[in-house]
Amino acid sequence: MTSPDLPAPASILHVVAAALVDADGRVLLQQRPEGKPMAGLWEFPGGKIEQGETPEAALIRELHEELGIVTQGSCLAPAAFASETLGERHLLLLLYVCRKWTGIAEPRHATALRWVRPAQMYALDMPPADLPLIGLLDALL
Ligand SMILES: Nc1nc2c([nH]c(=O)n2[C@@H]2O[C@H](COP(=O)(O)OP(=O)(O)OP(=O)(O)O)[C@@H](O)[C@H]2O)c(=O)[nH]1
Repeated sequence: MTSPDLPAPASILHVVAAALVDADGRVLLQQRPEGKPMAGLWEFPGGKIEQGETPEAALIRELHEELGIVTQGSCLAPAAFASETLGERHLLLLLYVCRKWTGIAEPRHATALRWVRPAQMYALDMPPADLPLIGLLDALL
């Protein structure tokens, strides 16, 4: 049976991302570089889960590749998710809160980094999938 509320399933893009929280309660955002879809928007560091990876292993890998920081599974607290159409596909984004890592984050892939409070995110251009996450983070942190 079909329903207007249940469209044909799209292929799911599984993405993990982190709200890295500093001692002042600020969260790290990175700016997507030129040449990529949604260039210039501010997003949580992270990326696609690769074949055979757990979400936590994918996030640990992405944080190291993108920012040069090292964390571990026990420092990743599942916090929220986003579910959003993304072109022909459907994005499922798992957001973790992380308060403990080693190293100083540097923008290895991003154009820039910014530490912001959740309430400040409303004024930034972020991907549509991230917008419901702002209020959730604001309530959580
Ligand atoms: N990391 C991250 N990705 C997000 C967020 N919000 C959001 O819609 N996305 C989308 O989730 C996907 C993340 O995968 P990605 O970072 O590996 O993709 P990419 O296009 O940057 O790089 P790539 O395809 O060259 O690996 C992208 O389509 C990105 O636009 C977010 O807050 N953080």
